[in-house]
Amino acid sequence: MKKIAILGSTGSIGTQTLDVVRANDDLEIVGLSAGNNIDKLEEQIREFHPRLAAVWNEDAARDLAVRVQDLDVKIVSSMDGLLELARMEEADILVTAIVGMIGIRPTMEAIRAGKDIALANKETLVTAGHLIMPLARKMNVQILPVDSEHSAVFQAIHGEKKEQIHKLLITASGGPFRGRKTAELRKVTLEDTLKHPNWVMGQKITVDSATLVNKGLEVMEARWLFDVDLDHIQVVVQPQSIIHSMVEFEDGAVIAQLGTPDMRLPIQYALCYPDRRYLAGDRLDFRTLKQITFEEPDMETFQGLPMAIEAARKGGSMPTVFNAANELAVKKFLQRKIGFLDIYDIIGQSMERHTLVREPDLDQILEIEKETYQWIESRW
Ligand SMILES: NC(=O)C1=CN([C@@H]2O[C@H](COP(=O)(O)OP(=O)(O)OC[C@H]3O[C@@H](n4cnc5c(N)ncnc54)[C@H](OP(=O)(O)O)[C@@H]3O)[C@@H](O)[C@H]2O)C=CC1
Ligand SMILES: CC(=O)[C@@H](O)[C@H](O)COP(=O)(O)O
Ligand SMILES: [Mn+2]
Repeated sequence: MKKIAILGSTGSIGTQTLDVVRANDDLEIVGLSAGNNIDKLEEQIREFHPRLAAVWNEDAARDLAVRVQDLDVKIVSSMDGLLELARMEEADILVTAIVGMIGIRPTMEAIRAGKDIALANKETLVTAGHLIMPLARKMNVQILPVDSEHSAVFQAIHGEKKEQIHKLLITASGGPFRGRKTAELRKVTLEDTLKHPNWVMGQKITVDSATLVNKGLEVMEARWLFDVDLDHIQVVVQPQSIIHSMVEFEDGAVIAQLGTPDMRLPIQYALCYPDRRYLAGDRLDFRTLKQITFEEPDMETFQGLPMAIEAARKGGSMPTVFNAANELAVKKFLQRKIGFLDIYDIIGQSMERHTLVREPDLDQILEIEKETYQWIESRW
């Protein structure tokens, strides 16, 4: 039995992780967690019988504790609760399906407790990769990628020698506005932005896909996961999201991972690694598959990607500023307080005013996040 705790079990990745658990008899849930959605969490507790459930919102946690008092489950809340879930003795692996850099502390807590990590929460690695990767090596725990592109790379390099990797080719759908120019983006609505061409995902990552911030975060995520420098990571637009990413090796051979856009595959691969299990659902049919096309990303229009690369090249605390500014900007966009292009302005101006800290520790990262938020709030 592999025992699993999920950080963010009520979201898109969290619920698909539970689908994978339902389909595999040797996977067992021992811990679940949510931000606010205790209706869904209660359903999950009644079905999976975890020993521990964490809820961020303290009032919601109290409410949930009353609702499930007939069951043998401990309810905890706030950051202390997430940390308790992260280090829970019964778990072998933590699925980080929470959204945002709030995942940093629980992820580090789990690693310190010797848990493997199935990592979906890219914001954590982007902002604290320099702390997390050495800690994982020290604790001898595995960081198993769940993000589809990184899972594809992970599958493509399986059995290969690291020093023979020449280039990572990270694919991008281009988002719902692929082909449009800046003037046309001025008027796009929230509804337009939330229509991803290929994937059904949480709202924050769906907006990030439209701005190409998601691809920028993924370049930084890839750099930490695979220890490949930025000059050897290339983004390729592959509008059908059939090729999930590719790796070019020293001899010029390119190995790609293809599949339908279904996150259950990378989730299951991470949870059962190195096994491949049967997965029910649609398969690619190459007799009817019309086309797989490629394009260059439009870096002039979709500034999320070049700004992320700039943040990555500056390094130190700049990826934290990039990410924190984006998290708050997306929140404001989802609340209809700002327009689509304001997201770029908020990130760009936040980065411009920031004085770089070279090797920020955890407290400095969290302080820079807070300070970036305060500065943005005072202007937008
Ligand atoms: N969805 C996808 O297909 C993919 C997602 N990812 C990454 O995975 C992560 C999750 O994305 P996704 O599943 O789409 O996001 P969702 O918004 O669908 O889900 C987020 C989850 O995090 C929980 N959560 C949010 N804030 C807190 C908090 N303060 N404390 C505890 N739990 C909290 C939510 O709980 P509640 O619902 O109760 O608020 C929910 O369970 C992101 O980092 C994303 O970039 C990567 C690749 C693909
Ligand atoms: C499913 C997944 O991994 C997402 O990160 C997806 O890649 C988003 O698509 P694009 O950012 O390529 O539009
Ligand atoms: Mn992805």
